[in-house]
Amino acid sequence: MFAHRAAFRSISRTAATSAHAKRFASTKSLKETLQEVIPVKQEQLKRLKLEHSQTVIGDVKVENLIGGMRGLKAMLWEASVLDPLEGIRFHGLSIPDCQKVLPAAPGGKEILPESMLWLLLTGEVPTPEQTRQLSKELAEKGELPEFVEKLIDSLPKSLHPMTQLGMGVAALNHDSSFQSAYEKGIKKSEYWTHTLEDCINLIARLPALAARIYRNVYKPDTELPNINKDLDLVGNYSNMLGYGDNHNLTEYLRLYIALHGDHEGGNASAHTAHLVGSTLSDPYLSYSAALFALAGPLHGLANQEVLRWQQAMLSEIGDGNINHEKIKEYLWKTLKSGQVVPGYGHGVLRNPDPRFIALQEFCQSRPELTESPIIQLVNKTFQVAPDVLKEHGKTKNPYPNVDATSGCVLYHYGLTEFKYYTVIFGVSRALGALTQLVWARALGLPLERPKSLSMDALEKLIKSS
Ligand SMILES: CC(=O)SCCNC(=O)CCNC(=O)[C@H](O)C(C)(C)COP(=O)(O)OP(=O)(O)OC[C@H]1O[C@@H](n2cnc3c(N)ncnc32)[C@H](O)[C@@H]1OP(=O)(O)O
Ligand SMILES: O=C([O-])CC(=O)C(=O)O
Repeated sequence: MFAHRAAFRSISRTAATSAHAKRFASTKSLKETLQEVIPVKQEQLKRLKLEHSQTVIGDVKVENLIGGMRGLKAMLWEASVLDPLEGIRFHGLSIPDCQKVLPAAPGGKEILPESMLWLLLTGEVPTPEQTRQLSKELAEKGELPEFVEKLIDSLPKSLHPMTQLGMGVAALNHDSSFQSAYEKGIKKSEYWTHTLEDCINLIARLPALAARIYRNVYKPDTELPNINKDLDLVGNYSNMLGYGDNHNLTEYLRLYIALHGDHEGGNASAHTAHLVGSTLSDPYLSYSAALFALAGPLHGLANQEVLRWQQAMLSEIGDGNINHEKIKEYLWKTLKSGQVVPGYGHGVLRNPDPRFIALQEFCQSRPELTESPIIQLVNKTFQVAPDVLKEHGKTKNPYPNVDATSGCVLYHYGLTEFKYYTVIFGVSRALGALTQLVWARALGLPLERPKSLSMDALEKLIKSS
């Protein structure tokens, strides 16, 4: 089942010893580390502009213009690059590399999202002490303003949790440091420090916001615990959700949130944050917009859709009758009705998603998960879906993406409210999307404004070329 795993591991071993490997950072704070790294990157950008502004790096074809800009190399994105076969690398480090070098929680094994945030922002692997300091800072800044609590409490329970999250994040811009500094007329060179402050405050507040939404919608009249200043970001999130006593689920959430943090710049949520941020909209508004892109079923909402699809399959086939043949029939039924198979296919990847593999490995390492019917259903579907999708012949990538499995572990551990799952993704994607906002301000990246053409204008251009 994990035929691809060995290949990923061997690629990543090479990378870990290559020029990409990151040194352990010193005792500096996150901001001090950035103060060191930023001038180096600024020089790199200056050099690129000076020496290569006119260097051609690809053609623009009509298919790119019509096909959602697929394949166009048209954005700068510092923290990660996605290879179609090998998957994501964060500053050159693959997922298995990150699992080896990024600090975990005391008593845990999984990557702490704080350490991933540090890597994304600085390109350096933090020490456990630096990670702990960042956890502490986030916990100290994690409380929500009262008016945001009231806003969330006033929303109807029937309003989708992602809508609530986007609204809450937008409202947090009340306290935007960037916005108030901009109004005062700060210099461009100072933009990034205020952006960083907003980004850290937003990441710190996301668990309390997301947990409040969960409690209001699914566990009304239960008490939301206070933030524990000695706990990491996800330790607190899990506690506030009401699952703090489930160590396995908390560890899974750490891995989930670390791995979903960034997927280069072109994905719809990251790109939205970048586009909106390029207008100098503050990080809260930029990330709120990103969340509404994440809330689409072709993107982040697919992890909710996978559960919905699996439940529908189980209720049609019957729990006791699940086998490969029945799953195949259900896959064909889905495809013939013109729907997509959620959790399969990808805009860039052409192999099973290494995030899917990493989450599956988490399952393989725990007996309760290997025996879980819902996890077994993911595995059985993985055994037949690629061949069905190949035979169907439309999708360029017949393999699973991360959404094919991410929600099932949550489901197994009792977090069964799958309309909530994309909110967890939304807590995570902030790591990468907000990192790039800091870099965009530090590098002075401009307003994003590509050229569009009407079909008539396109035909005219084709004739004239
Ligand atoms: C975290 C993430 O965002 S990962 C993605 C999560 N989304 C999903 O899992 C939803 C299911 N998958 C999909 O819809 C697609 O694979 C996407 C949106 C992820 C990628 O879309 P594209 O880059 O356009 O995929 P691709 O070029 O392979 O599409 C070609 C055709 O195959 C179809 N196709 C792609 N994936 C699937 C699928 N899983 N099931 C059925 N058909 C599919 C497309 O709808 C398209 O059909 P069309 O020609 O009739 O328009
Ligand atoms: O890269 C993409 O287009 C979608 C995806 O997997 C992500 O954003 O995590």
